[in-house]
Amino acid sequence: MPLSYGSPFTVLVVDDQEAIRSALTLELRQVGVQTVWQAGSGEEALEVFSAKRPDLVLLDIRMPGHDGYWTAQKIRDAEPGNWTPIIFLSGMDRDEDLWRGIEAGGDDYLVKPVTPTVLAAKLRAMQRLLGMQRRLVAVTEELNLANQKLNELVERDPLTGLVNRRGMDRLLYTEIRQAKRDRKPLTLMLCDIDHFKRYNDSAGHVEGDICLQRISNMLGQICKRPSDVAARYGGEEFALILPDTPKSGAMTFARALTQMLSSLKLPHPDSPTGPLVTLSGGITTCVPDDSTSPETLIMRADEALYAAKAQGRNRFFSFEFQLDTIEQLQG
Ligand SMILES: Nc1nc2c(ncn2[C@@H]2O[C@H](COP(=O)(O)OP(=O)(O)OP(=O)(O)O)[C@@H](O)[C@H]2O)c(=O)[nH]1
Repeated sequence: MPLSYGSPFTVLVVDDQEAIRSALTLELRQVGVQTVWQAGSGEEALEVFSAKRPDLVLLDIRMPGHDGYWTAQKIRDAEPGNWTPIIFLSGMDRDEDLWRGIEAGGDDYLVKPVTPTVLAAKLRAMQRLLGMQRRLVAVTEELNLANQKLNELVERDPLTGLVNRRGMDRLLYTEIRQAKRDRKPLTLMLCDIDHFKRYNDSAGHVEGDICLQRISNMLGQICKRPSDVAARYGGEEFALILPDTPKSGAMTFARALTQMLSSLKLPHPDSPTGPLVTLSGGITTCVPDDSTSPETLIMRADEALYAAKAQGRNRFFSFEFQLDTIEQLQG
C-alpha cells in the first residue's frame, strides 16, 4: 500500500547499474514517492544532489571510480549544518561493511535485494527523522529571532525608543575599540534638558514625558550617519556617540543640534533661561588609546556638561576645544 508523505518527498538513487536504478525507482514510485532522480556514479550523484537537494539518498557502495563512502562524505561536506538522510544499499553484508557505511556518514544500511515493505518502512523512518530535524531547525531559527528581539528590547528605552543606558555602554565600548583600531577621533556628547524639574513641576509629568519624546525624536533625526547613536542616558539626560567626528566637527554638530531644537520652539513653562526648552551639553573628543575607557569618556563629557550648565546653560562645552557653542558663534 502506498505511503502518504504529506509534502512531496524526493529521493536520489545512486547505483552504477542502470537495471538496479530502474527497479528501485519503480519500487519507490509504488510506495508513494513522487519524484525520483537517478545518478550512475559518485560524481554524478554530487551534481544531482547539489542541483535538486533531495529529501533522501539511496546510495550504492561499490561503484567504479569513487565509491559510496566517498560520495556520502562529499554529500555531508556539501551541506554543513544540514542533514539529508543517506541509506546505503549494498550487496556487502559483513558487520564491518555496515560499520564503515555508518562511519562514512550513512544513516542506515540495507543489504540488497531489499523488499518493497522494508524499503517503505525505512523511508517512513527517515521521513520521520527528517520532519523532526526540520522542526528543530525552524524552532532554532524562531528562538534566534526571539533572542535577537529580546536583546533589542533589553537595550531600548520604552518611553523614547532610543537606546538605553545598557545599550549605550555596550556601543560606547565597541566604538572606542573600533576608533582605537582605526586611529580615528571619537566624540561623546552628554546633553541634559535645562530646568526640567521646573518643567515637570509646572506642566506635569505627562507633559514632561512628551517633551522627552520630542527631544529624543530630534536627537534620533540629527544622528544621520548609521554609526551615530542617540541614547537616553538617564532621566532627562541623553548621550550621543559620534564615531569619526573630530573636535571641530563635534562643535558644528552641537550648533546644528541647538539650532534644530530652537526651530522646534518647544515652550518651557517655567525656565529662567527663556521661554523655550533648551539643552546643555558636554563634549569630549579623542583618538582613543589604551587608557581610554567608557568611564573616562563619560566622566570627561559629564565634567564638560557641568561646565556648560555653570556658564549659563543652553550651550555645549568642550574642554578639548576650550570653547562653548556660544563663544564659538561670537568668535
Ligand atoms: N516627565 C519625566 N520626568 C523625568 C523623567 N526622568 C527624570 N525626570 C525628571 O527630570 C528632572 C531632572 O531634574 P534635575 O536633575 O534637578 O535637573 P534640571 O531641573 O533639569 O536642572 P538643570 O539640569 O540644572 O538645568 C527631575 O525632576 C526628574 O523627575 C521621565 O522619565 N519623565
